[in-house]
Order: sequence, then structure tokens, then C-alpha cells
Amino acid sequence: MNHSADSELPPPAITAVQDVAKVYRQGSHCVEALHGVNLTIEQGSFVAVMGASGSGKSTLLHLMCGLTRPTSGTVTVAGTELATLSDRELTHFRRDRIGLVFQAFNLVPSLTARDNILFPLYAAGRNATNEKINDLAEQLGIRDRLTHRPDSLSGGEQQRVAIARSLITDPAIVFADEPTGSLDSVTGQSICKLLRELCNEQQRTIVVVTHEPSVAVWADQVMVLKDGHIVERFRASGHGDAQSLAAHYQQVVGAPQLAAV
Ligand SMILES: Nc1ncnc2c1ncn2[C@@H]1O[C@H](COP(=O)(O)OP(=O)(O)OP(=O)(O)O)[C@@H](O)[C@H]1O
Repeated sequence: MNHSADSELPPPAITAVQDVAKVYRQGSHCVEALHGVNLTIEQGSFVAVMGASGSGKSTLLHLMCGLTRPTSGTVTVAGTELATLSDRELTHFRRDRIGLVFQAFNLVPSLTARDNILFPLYAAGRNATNEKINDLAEQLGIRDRLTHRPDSLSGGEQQRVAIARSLITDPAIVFADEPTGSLDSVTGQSICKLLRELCNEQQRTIVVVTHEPSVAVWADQVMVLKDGHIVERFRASGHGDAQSLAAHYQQVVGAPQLAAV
């Protein structure tokens, strides 16, 4: 996505998190996982959410994809405020409008790549044309792997199948939780490059949760969570390479006291 022309209007915010807090209650004990989080994600952008273990990344991701509800505040995805949906409507909304990619791929072992990709449509009682699935497979570099089951695919191929599955419903936004966490670094970088291309060439909107600077460096925007607050937001392009981004990230998470931004 080209953000270079200052005179252009900003693209519409596809996802907005407003003043969101999340408290987990365990008996008399409370864990405040997120406090007063605000963020917007523009259509066609690639956003990385970084943070140490326990900083609240998964909680934020689960709130944005409607897997859990906030204690306070609002989450809006593609113009729909999730709190207005019943549990059943939210399930349908998630199935139709949100793509999910996981660290462990989560493919069905007994199904071919083709049927894994089609799975979200089957679940909705729908199907796709051969042309659509072949085009998607071609874009993701797995055209010749469609008849294979997951156990005869490499890790990188399995993640490509999982990404194709996340896109088959033409979702408004794709959330990827540590998508390279189970891959070697070269394969992980090829997955990052693919996600970047999906944004650039198809205006897909992608949010990646990662603790890897080498993944975050592919994003447009990086948000850093610490103790449930967003403490830093910056454009990845301002850091050039993963090492420079890693140094900045370490500085941010290592700083003793930071105000939420
Ligand atoms: N279901 C839950 N019940 C109680 N506490 C929870 C629950 N889920 C998360 N937490 C707590 O909320 C805080 C944030 O957790 P979260 O999983 O969002 O962090 P994270 O940044 O994704 O961590 P990681 O990188 O280890 O997955 C942590 O203190 C965690 O222990």
C-alpha cells in the first residue's frame, strides 16, 4: 500500500480498538491483561504487535477477532462493533470476515490441502469455484500441492495452505499469531515476504503477533505492548533492518517506566 503522498486522505480504519481493558477473574484474584488500549488498523496495512511474554498480545488479538469480549471499551471490525453481536452472530462474523493463521498451522491431518483451504466455506455450507481455489493456490505458491495431505507437506507449505484457508472467505482482516514460530528462519522469511505481497498486491489487511524483529520489520506499523499498555508505535521502515528494529524494541521494553501512547 502506498502511504507516500501526504495529500492523500488516510485509508479508512478497518479495525478500531477504543479504550479497551481486559480483566481475567480467577476466583477472588484478578489479572489486568490490558489497560486503556487504543489502536486503529488501516485497510490494506500490515501491522505487527510485539511484546514480551505476558504483555497482553494474545489477549489483544483474541479481542480483535472476537474470540473474547473486553471488560470495557469497544472493538470495531470492518464497521461492525463486535459488542452489538450475539454469540451466534459473532461466530458467523468471525467465520465470514476474519481470517486466522496460527503458529502450529492447525490443518486437519486427514484432509488434502485443497479441502483444508475450503474448510471455512464447507463449515458455512458454501463452496468455491475451481478457478478461485486454483488462483489462490497459485498466488500462494502451492498450486502443485493441493492433493497432498499435511504430513506430506513441508512446514512452509503447511503455513501457505493455512494462509490460503484464512483468505478463502475474502476476510476483511487476517490475524496471524506467531506465524513463523514453527519454521526455520529462511522459511519464516519467505512467509513474511508472502504476507507483505498480499498487502501490497491485494490490499489485504494483516495483523501479526510476533516477538521476532525479523518478522516485525516486514510490517508497515509496529505496536509494542508492555504490561497491558501500548508503549510504542513506529513505522518499521524507519528502522531499515531487523537489527536496528531489534535494538529499538529492546530499548522500549527494557525501559523502566513508559507512558502509554
Ligand atoms: N484465561 C486467562 N485467565 C487468567 N489470566 C490470563 C488468561 N489469559 C491470559 N491471562 C494473563 O493475562 C496476561 C496477558 O496474557 P497474554 O496471553 O495476553 O500475553 P502474551 O503477551 O500473549 O504472552 P505470550 O507471548 O506468552 O503468549 C498474563 O498475565 C496472563 O497470565
